[in-house]
Amino acid sequence: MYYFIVNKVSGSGRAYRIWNQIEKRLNKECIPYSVFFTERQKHATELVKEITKKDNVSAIVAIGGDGTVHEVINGIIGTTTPLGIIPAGSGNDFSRGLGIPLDYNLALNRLLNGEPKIIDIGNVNSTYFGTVAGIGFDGKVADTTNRSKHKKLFSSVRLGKISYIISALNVLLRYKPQDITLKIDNELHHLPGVWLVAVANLPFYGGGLVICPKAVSNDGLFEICIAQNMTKLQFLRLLPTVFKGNHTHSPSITILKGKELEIICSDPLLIHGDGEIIGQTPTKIRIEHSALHVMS
Ligand SMILES: Nc1ncnc2c1ncn2[C@@H]1O[C@H](COP(=O)(O)OP(=O)(O)OP(=O)(O)O)[C@@H](O)[C@H]1O
Repeated sequence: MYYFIVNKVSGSGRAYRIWNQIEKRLNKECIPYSVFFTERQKHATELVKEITKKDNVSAIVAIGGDGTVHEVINGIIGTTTPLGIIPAGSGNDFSRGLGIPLDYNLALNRLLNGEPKIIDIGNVNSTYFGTVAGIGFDGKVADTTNRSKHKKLFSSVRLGKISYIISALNVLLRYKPQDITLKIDNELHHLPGVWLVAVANLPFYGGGLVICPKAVSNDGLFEICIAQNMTKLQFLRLLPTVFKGNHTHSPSITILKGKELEIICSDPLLIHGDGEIIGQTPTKIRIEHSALHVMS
């Protein structure tokens, strides 16, 4: 039995429209399923925790964006129940990173005919993320995007990436880089003037920005991108290069790999995981190797 978790508000209603099409196909092809609709934030996590107690669960399938997938991951983690995804949000970076088709029919084919793959998952104080955790500028941009009205507008016309860019420009006007201390696998890095630290299990965030091009989901390591020592103008000029992952050639960008990080900063900095705010510094982030089964 396939269990579907549908977030009707994802992608400004696109998830619900996609579900109606998926349901028709499931009925036509006589595939047994059950469906739940989320009613509030974090409801998906509660639903998934109940479903994983049942027998004969073929997969729990999130129909929504990265926020919905994030909540499903936080309920399914610690079990061997496979996660399925029909991407229907504005960003869909988890699907993009795993090569799950963004077309819902192709994604359903992959779900029904594919094999489960085991991937790593990031852990920030017992909240799990699948794509990227961003600290500093990124945390502020995620917070601003999620509160904005323009996110709804752009995701309804499938241009979710634009809303992240508008938020990034807004945050840029006021943001002050910070001196931080980063401990990566017991090695200390004292970093002045840090704009952002992105800790990636998969390459993409912000609707297709290639922040950590060489992040691999099953190598037991994060790829970490640190942006520092730049004026606002230099940072602004670097931003478009992230679309293709070319920012990594800049002398202001450091790319590292590691399993465990500790981030210390005099002012608390917001942290997002999969685009959802999940805490602030100081914090520890660690990779959980081979922790999630995904149909992809
Ligand atoms: N019934 C509901 N009403 C309002 N919000 C909900 C409801 N159900 C879930 N949510 C919340 O909706 C938020 C956004 O969902 P999601 O991220 O899937 O869509 P999106 O923002 O369009 O896509 P993306 O994250 O890929 O940009 C999540 O934080 C989730 O907690």
